[in-house]
Amino acid sequence: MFGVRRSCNKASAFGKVVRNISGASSARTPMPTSVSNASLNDAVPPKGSAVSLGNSKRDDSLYGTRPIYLDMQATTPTDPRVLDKMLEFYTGLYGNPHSSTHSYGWETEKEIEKARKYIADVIGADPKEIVFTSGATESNNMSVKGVARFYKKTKKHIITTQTEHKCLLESARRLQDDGFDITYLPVNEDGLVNLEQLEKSIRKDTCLVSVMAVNNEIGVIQPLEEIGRICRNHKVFFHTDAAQAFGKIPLDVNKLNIDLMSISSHKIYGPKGMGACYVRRRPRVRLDPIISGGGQERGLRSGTLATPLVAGFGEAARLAVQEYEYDTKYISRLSQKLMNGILSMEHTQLNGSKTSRYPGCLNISFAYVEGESLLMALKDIALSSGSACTSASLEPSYVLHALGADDALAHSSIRFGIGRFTTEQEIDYVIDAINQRVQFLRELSPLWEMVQEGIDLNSIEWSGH
Ligand SMILES: Cc1ncc(COP(=O)(O)O)c(C=O)c1O
Ligand code: FES
Repeated sequence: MFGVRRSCNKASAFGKVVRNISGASSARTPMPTSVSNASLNDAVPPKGSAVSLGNSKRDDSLYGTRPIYLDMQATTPTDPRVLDKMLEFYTGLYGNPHSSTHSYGWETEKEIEKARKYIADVIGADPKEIVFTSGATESNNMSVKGVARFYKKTKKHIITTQTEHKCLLESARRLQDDGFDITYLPVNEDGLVNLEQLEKSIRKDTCLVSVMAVNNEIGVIQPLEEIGRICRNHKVFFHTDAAQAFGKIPLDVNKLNIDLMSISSHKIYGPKGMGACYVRRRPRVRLDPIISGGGQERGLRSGTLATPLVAGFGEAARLAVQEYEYDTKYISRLSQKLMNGILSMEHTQLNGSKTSRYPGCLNISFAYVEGESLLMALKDIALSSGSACTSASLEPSYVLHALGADDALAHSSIRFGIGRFTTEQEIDYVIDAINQRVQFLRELSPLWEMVQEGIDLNSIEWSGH
């Protein structure tokens, strides 16, 4: 009886929402408690198990008892202010923004252009450089395939890294089938690319370097400024997948010499199925569009815009700027607390760079515990052991493997995602739960017993198979 459920605070699905954000030090309004009955919970009763999280104005009884949500890299809860904005487009503002002959079209178009500016402002871009898409997956496909196909007569080579998101890697693989050459750069132990190696891999026929900004599994921030400089010096376009970075770390496309950027709305408390691609105008980046049609979005992405989603995305971007300082301080503080609370246990380690990282994503390994068993033991907390799209396969993370983690370590790692609506009480609860359940599982482990007896596991000759 220690499940805690919550969702975004101060929610008013249909009314105007006001969040008191004055005073960055004030704790956020907690969400309601409810009780879960996860099976393993009976075996591992936590200390001080009754967690009271106060009252909420929102009735989410519709969804039953739910775990604490710490999977912010998979997606974020919609900010209620975003929903308020979107509702205008499902009711009054239903005009097609591309209808130029009447006011229904004009009024919607005006709102779309406002949203475009909010998004451009986050990254120091011109609104004309923002192309709306269905999300970062589409933007990654559009950038990588688009540039490669446009310049294919003279350039056949692309450089990327081994730790990119699957949608980028799969786009690159598809290009390989079409005769392009792809270099998949390894990363250092801290998850960062080696700049010298990157520069050495650039060839005369390289058209694009694609390196993600923040890694979705381990939260490390790649050295974007240095990569941008190298690319500009060699006159190669630089694309970055900023799905996990946009609105969360400072990004200026001009300062960083970024030519293309993939952005996702649902990682910043906006609607799902929505995103954008930043495409530089000067010097101009040319793309072969993936979707052809009426020529919307500068001819790069045809189709009538999903206006409620565009407006919601715009509002989420506006809020990302407005709340930036507060969110950053708040998330960093909770992250530090969670990290201290977990890493104080022996045989735990934080994966990826300790210094170049986004604090809202912590990836921690628990030696002598199997990751999937730990996830099962933590059913009252929604977590992931890797990226959402591969977690179903139970395969260990290719990202952790690229960092040189051995199989055991890769299998025993968990990602903790903290966001705008995470509460301090939830973090306290999670620290307690992790400590107890890890200890419980280790006590069941013969390896742990051997370690306790002082046996060096490396000295053991395991029977092969
Ligand atoms: C780094 C990265 N790139 C791309 C994506 C895909 O984004 P979307 O869901 O908007 O297509 C994600 C989301 O999982 C991501 O984390
Ligand atoms: S097979 Fe590589 S981690 Fe298990």
